[in-house]
Formats: sequence, structure tokens, C-alpha cells
Amino acid sequence: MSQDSRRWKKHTKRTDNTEKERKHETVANSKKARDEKTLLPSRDVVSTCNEFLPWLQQKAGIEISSVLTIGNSIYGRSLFASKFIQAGDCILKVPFSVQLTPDNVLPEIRSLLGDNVGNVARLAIVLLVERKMGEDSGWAPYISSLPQAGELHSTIFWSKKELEMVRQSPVYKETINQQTQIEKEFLAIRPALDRFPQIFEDITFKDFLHAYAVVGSRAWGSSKGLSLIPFADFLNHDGYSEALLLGDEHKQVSEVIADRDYDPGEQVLIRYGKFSNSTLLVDFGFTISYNTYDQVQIWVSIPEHDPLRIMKLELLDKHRMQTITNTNDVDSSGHSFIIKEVRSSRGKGKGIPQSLRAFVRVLSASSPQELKDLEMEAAKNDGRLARRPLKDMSREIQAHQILLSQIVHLIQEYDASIKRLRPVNLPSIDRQLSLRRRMAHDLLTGELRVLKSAYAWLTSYCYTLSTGNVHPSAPG
Ligand SMILES: C[S@@+](CC[C@H](N)C(=O)[O-])C[C@H]1O[C@@H](n2cnc3c(N)ncnc32)[C@H](O)[C@@H]1O
Repeated sequence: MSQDSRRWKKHTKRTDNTEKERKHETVANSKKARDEKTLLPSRDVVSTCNEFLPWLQQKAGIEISSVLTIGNSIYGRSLFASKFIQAGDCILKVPFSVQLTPDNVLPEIRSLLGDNVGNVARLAIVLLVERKMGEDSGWAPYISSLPQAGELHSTIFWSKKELEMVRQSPVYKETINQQTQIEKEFLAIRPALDRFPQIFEDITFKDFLHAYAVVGSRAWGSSKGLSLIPFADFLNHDGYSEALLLGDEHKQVSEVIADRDYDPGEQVLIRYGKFSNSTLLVDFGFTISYNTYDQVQIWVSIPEHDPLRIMKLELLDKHRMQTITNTNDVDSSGHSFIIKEVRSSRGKGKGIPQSLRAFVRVLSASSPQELKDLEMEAAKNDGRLARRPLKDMSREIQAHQILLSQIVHLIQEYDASIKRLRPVNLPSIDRQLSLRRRMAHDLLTGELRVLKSAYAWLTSYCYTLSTGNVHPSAPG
């Protein structure tokens, strides 16, 4: 891929992390994508698709793609190679002029929207206006191609009972927070909508929620804040693909460069971002069965009965490890850490986050002197608190065992939640519930895998400290 990094900007769905991918997984996934080849466009899809690209090209005044066609796959609509594509080829080019952005909100409505109305809500308003215009909309073919009510599976649409399936995961609280946020935004825009009864008279919260989720699952971050990019948004996600949607500010187009060769008929996939299943589920309404970007949020706090609690909190605060108060629970204030899959404890790969290990070292202190020693050590080194193993080996082991016991507890809870989900594919339950159960299963098993890897790392670390030997089950 040859790109001028000064001109090119990666369109983002959310901030990427920088975790490296494993080569064998990339290969396995390329095979999966090749297997998709069998899912060629069905006839009804072909007729809609035959009209869509010519319509968009006419609107844009340029050719958007000569190598892709729209078809159907197990992921819904998708783009397929219509000719042989070589790695490095530009496979589509969508001009900014045929993208929908928050700037498309009618000026008379825009002037009534406050700063508290974000870009997703603004784009949702654009979709509602265009949908209301029906065939008179200049975007009618695009609007009618978007998913209908009932076709989206983001957790914000899950019933209370369905959400119970993922209560164990941070997705549960994230979903509730997002639902609250969308309700707030709807209340904030309602007065503006009420000024245009001819357009919005019959718009309900449900309509807004649907439009909001359509934007959330299809729009890309761009220089306009957010952009819906017709045609490119038929591309499905493959976490191992190196192909990204890029924006060229100079040429005013969004482009995709093929990351590998494709035979005619193969489904072309890109990577939306290095997203965990929790992000994919909340924002896009799908999961993948083995997601290397999975992660778990660990919530740790200093017990109320700890006589050194105030001193510890002050020390953490002073070293920028601030306590978070969880507004959803009365009794939860603490510190939150993200754990990703932990690889070997013997040098290679990522271990437990240093900040979490520092926290448990502070947590394990049993005298004011130990806390003072930690503070002095930080001042003598790079200023960061408790980043080195504690000098007292038994205290270092104890600190990590505190974390280990919390992880063991979480593993038991995840195990129990997963057991309650089984079997995931009961023929007697409806398709939607079966699909959502499978997603809940993917989510929980991915998070459990991360927890188990952290457990293995910690067990091995404590064993090595206490015996001086490498743990027998440690990878070689
Ligand atoms: C940008 S759209 C892609 C086009 C979409 N398939 C359609 O029918 O319009 C994103 C949506 O496609 C689906 N999707 C994309 N990649 C997927 C994947 N790897 N597995 C399952 N669903 C996927 C999800 O429904 C997601 O919200």
C-alpha cells in the first residue's frame, strides 16, 4: 500500500488500540474470507444492487468502483469482487460530496440544536428527514438500503431479559449508560423537532433510537466529525484484515486499498478497527467467535474497613490514579483497569497492566511506613508509584494474590453465566433470541478467556516468586 501519510487520514469507528496481530490468525482468517466466496449475490439483492451503484456514480459524477458488486453474505449485504483484485489496488473511491455528515442537517434545524447534541444525533436527524421525504429525497436509494427496525442487534435493542444474559460483562452497564444518553439527546432535540411538525410530527423515540443505531453501526469518524459513506458501508468487518477505509482530504474522497488478492466472487472485508466483542456488540450489534481484541474491565477498590484507606487513596490520587465513583451503584467507588489477553509470564507478550499491579501493591500495604517507602521509591525513580516489585517478596506475592482471588471469583461468575446460556442454538427459541444468545456466548467466553490468561500469568508469577522455579504449566 503506498499512501502519503500527510494527506491520508484513517476513517475511524472508534480509537484503535495498538495490539499486534498474530500471523497465523491472519492466515486462518484469509481462509475464512475465501470460504465466503460461495455466498454469491441472491437475485433480489442483485436487482437492488444493479441500480444502487449507477445511481451513486451518477450523483458523484465519477466512477466509484469497477471491481466490486453488492451481494448477500452471512453478515447481511456485502461487497464482492467482480473481477480479479490485486493487493494494493484501489477498490473503491467515494467522493465526500456523496457522503452524509452532520452538516447536512437543515440550517433552520441546526440553528436550534444546542452543543449538547452530538454528531451521531445530528446525523440521525438527517436520516429521519430524508426518510420522511420518501421518493422525493435525493438520497432515496441510499435511505431505503439502510437496515429496517428489527434488523439491528446492538444491545440497546435487547429486552431486559436478554440483557440479563450479559449482566456479568461491562457491556451491561455500558448499554444502560448508552440508552440513558440517547434518551437525554432525544429530549434535547425534541424542542427543535417540535418546531417542524410537518416533518417530525409522528417521529417517536423508537424512530430516533433506530436512526441513532444505524448511524452508530455504519458511520465513520471523519474531518466532518462523522460521515455516512454510501457503498463503502456495505463492507463488512474482519478484525484481521489490513484494509481500512481512508479519507484523502486533498482529493476529497474516501478510498479502500486491497490488502490482498481477491478472486472474482470473493467477499471483500475490511477492518473497522481493533475492536473487542464488547465494542462490536454495543456499537455494531454483532460479535465474532474468537476475537483477539477481547478485553475485561477489572474493578478494584480499597475496602472501607482498611485502616489505611484514606492514606492509600490520597497516595493514589497524588500519583494520578484517580478513584472513579460509579453513578449506577451506590456502593461502588474504586479503580477500573482493562486487561487484555495475557500471554507468557516469561518475558514475551503482554502481562497484567503495570498500573493494576501498582494498585495492588499499594492495596497490600499494612503500615504507613510501607506507603511512605513506596512514595519515596517513586520520587527516586520516574515518579510512577509502585512500578517495581516490592522488596519484601512475601508482600509482593500477597499483593498479586489479592488480584488472583478477585480473578478467580470473576472466572467462577463468568463460568456460571455461560452455563446458564447453554444450549445456545435451541431450535425451539426464535431466531432473534438464538442470535442474541450466541452473541452473549461469544462475548462472555471471550472475556472469560482473557480472565483465564490473567489467572495463568498470576499463578505462574506467584509460584516463581515463592519457589524460585518456573511454574510447570508455564509456556516454554
Ligand atoms: C457497515 S454495515 C456493513 C453492511 C451490512 N452487512 C448491510 O447489510 O448493510 C455494518 C453491519 O454489518 C454487519 N456486519 C459487519 N461485519 C460483520 C461480521 N464480521 N459479522 C457479523 N455481522 C457483520 C453488522 O450487522 C454491522 O452492524
